[in-house]
Amino acid sequence: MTRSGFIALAGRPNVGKSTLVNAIVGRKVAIVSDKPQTTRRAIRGVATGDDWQLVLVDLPGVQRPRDALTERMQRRVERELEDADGALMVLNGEQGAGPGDRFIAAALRTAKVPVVIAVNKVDRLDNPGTVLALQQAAELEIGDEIFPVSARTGMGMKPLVDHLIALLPEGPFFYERGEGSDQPRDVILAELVREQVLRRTFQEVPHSVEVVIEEVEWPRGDLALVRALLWVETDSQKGIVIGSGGKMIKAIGTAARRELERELGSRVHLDLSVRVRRSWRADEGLLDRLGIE
Ligand SMILES: Nc1nc2c(ncn2[C@@H]2O[C@H](COP(=O)(O)OP(=O)(O)OP(=O)(O)O)[C@@H](O)[C@H]2O)c(=O)[nH]1
Repeated sequence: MTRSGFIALAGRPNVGKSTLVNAIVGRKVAIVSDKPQTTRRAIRGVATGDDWQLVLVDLPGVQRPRDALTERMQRRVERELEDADGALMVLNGEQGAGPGDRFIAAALRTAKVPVVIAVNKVDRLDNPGTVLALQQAAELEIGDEIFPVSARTGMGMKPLVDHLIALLPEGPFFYERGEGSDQPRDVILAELVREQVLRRTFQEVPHSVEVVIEEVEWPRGDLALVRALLWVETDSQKGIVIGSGGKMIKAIGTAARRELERELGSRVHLDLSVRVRRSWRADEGLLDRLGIE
């Protein structure tokens, strides 16, 4: 059984989030979406092991505190965290925990998912300095675990990554791994498809859909065959996404194909299938329907 899931990354600018993601992913991955408003989560990187896949996403809204923590901001953080399996707050160990960090910690305090703190840049600290930084991190009073790390040297990274993997639920990989797969490209293609689903569905459906690009083949230079999987969480969501007589999935497919053609600069044949990924959320829905508390 594989584990896969999302870890939301929080931390002030310059604490070393990008360096840390690169250390986890093992190579430079920077996925930049030019359509932030349609991208629910800005993906920083995808790390895949033998039987696990960790998707690191940005937790927006709290990176640059300007004024007080508004209720709106707080709600946004909570909503984002609903989609994650854990949160990772990164601190700059050299600087300890300042007002900006306390602001972020306050936003994370009500998180229903596990919060982990990484105290970064400990390569710059001696032992007493590291102890002090860890103490300051503990005083933020969030987080079930605190890890001293150096994203630059790799020090302390293994225990952190092992801990994050343990937070992930069992489930299929979201992103393809392996030879020939061009992860950044596939992630962008998946986002383009997902965007078309978001445009056409309502209520809980948009939040429950994940898109995975399974395969991109080029039978001819001017034609790409793209196989995409839409994961939903319940059979009823599957019904909605397919629509009566397949109307909805057809509309999604046609619009997505146009977007993919623009992105790849060629004609595209898009093969879309819908599958149900049963998650704890779906199970809760089932329990609700059965009237079990
Ligand atoms: N000494 C040391 N420097 C580090 C470490 N991790 C990151 N840095 C440096 O800290 C600076 C900021 O790192 P980034 O990874 O760009 O920080 P970030 O948090 O992603 O910044 P934003 O993307 O602006 O939020 C860079 O100069 C890194 O080289 C570390 O473990 N040790």
